[in-house]
Amino acid sequence: MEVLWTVPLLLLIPLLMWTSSTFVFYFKKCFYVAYMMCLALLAIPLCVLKSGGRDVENMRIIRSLVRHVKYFLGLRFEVSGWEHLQTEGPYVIISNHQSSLDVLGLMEILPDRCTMIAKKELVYAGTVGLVCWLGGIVFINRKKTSDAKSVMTDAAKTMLDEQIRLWVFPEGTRNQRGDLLPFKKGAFHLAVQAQVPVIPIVFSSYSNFYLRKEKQFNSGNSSGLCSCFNVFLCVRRSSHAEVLSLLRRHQIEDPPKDRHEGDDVRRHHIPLRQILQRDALGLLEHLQLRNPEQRADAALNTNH
Ligand SMILES: CCCCCCCCCCCCCC(=O)SCCNC(=O)CCNC(=O)[C@H](O)C(C)(C)COP(=O)(O)OP(=O)(O)OC[C@H]1O[C@@H](n2cnc3c(N)ncnc32)[C@H](O)[C@@H]1OP(=O)(O)O
Ligand SMILES: CCCCCCCC/C=C\CCCCCCCC(=O)OC[C@@H](O)COP(=O)(O)O
Repeated sequence: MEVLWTVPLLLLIPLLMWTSSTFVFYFKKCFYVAYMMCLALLAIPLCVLKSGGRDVENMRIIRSLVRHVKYFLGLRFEVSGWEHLQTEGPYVIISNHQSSLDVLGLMEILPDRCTMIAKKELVYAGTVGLVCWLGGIVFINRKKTSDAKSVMTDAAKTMLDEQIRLWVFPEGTRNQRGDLLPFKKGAFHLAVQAQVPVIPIVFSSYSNFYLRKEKQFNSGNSSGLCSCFNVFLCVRRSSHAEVLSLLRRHQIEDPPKDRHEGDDVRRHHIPLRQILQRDALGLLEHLQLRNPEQRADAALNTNH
């Protein structure tokens, strides 16, 4: 009896996938969330067995479990500038943030001993939340600046004590407008307090395959020739002029020296501007790429 309604229902899904792009959007999003929840369920015992609890080393397990998810969603990542991530010791990564899909690109290139700064609400996201906690993600309360600042100051110390790298989304929220929101300043304070490099990473624009507002999540280009979309992930080194222009645009200045006097995190003070010039800061909006020609140009520009 049950077969009678199960069969048409199963046929309905491909039919809707074929006819309704809104259905495809919700189907893929639900699949993504549900599948990540399942992967997280698998990751939990593995992390506990490996490290006995919360530990940045668990990110290796999470990274290897998540890396194949892109195939289900028709996404591929082209990476340029890997070599900039080979920098020794701790550093701060900053990148643009378009969607929760960024997690896939992030896991594609996540260096060892690197974890993230995330909003505290994520810890309540079921099995995914627990895995984030086990992976050493630093949770901040965006509504309470003073708390968030002190958590980040502690993180600066932990970075040095435990040789950890931190990935921060300085826009502080998802943004798919094709530009960058004004940066929050925590990532830069972190770098100055820990006296570590800042490495910028750019995700090219998702707008040719994923539009949250329009409920579009395609898996083939308009000519139908391609069954997947490439996201271009670019790790940058850049010129002095680019650094200055980015800092000015986001009105980021060095924190006054006395703000950190007596801070045992740092023994000497290298100002932010110098950290950035020394260790590469890309002009992120310049690289919010839309088409393959621009991608090719950018790849050429980043190779010097
Ligand atoms: C299998 C399953 C796998 C699952 C895997 C899951 C992976 C998950 C991946 C997760 C991905 C999750 C992704 C996500 O969840 S993204 C959302 C969470 N991320 C962020 O919010 C980014 C980090 N936020 C910040 O950096 C903000 O600056 C904070 C929150 C700290 C304050 O924000 P606020 O809104 O208040 O603005 P403001 O930046 O203008 O700062 C205000 C003032 O405070 C000063 N100030 C700031 N910071 C510091 C400091 N540290 N020491 C001393 N001072 C500091 C600053 O100079 C300024 O003062 P002044 O200069 O104007 O005088
Ligand atoms: C209280 C709910 C918190 C969100 C729960 C979503 C559950 C998602 C489950 C599986 C999805 C796979 C991994 C998701 C990682 C999500 C990271 C993310 O994108 O969080 C959003 C945050 O960057 C900015 O938040 P807002 O744009 O300010 O909003």
